[in-house]
Amino acid sequence: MAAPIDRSTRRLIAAFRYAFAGIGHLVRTQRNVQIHLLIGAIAVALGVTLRIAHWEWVVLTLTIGLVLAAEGFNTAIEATVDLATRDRHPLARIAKDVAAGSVLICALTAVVVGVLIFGPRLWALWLILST
Ligand SMILES: Nc1ncnc2c1ncn2[C@@H]1O[C@H](COP(=O)(O)OP(=O)(O)OP(=O)(O)O)[C@@H](O)[C@H]1O
Repeated sequence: MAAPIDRSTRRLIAAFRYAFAGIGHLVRTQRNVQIHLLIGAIAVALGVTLRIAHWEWVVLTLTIGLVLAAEGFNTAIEATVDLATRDRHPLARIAKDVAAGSVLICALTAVVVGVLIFGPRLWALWLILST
């Protein structure tokens, strides 16, 4: 007979279930997250095709995770603000604008990383194909 699962293990499993439910909500409801996932998938496909180096995979993985996590925090902040007030309030505006600005910083960082990793290779490929 299998050993019963203790209380703390059950709590841990529940915590993972809630976290995955949060990720599911993000992916289902946030268009930007769907776009970031698509761009991330294209970057991974490019990385495989262009055989990027191990350290470049590390940077790419961190960058994709950073952007998706930033979208998650942004969505959580928006929901929290909307829960706190439906009225227009300068602090609500600051919270939402700063959260959105933080996502933009992460997305721009991802663009720079993408250009640094893929730019030279794509440029070299373009030169070969255009001659
Ligand atoms: N309660 C509020 N008080 C003041 N300004 C607000 C408030 N709610 C939203 N805003 C302003 O409107 C902008 C858009 O807010 P909104 O809640 O529509 O988010 P969003 O960026 O459209 O995200 P999403 O489309 O994911 O809901 C905010 O960045 C902020 O400038």
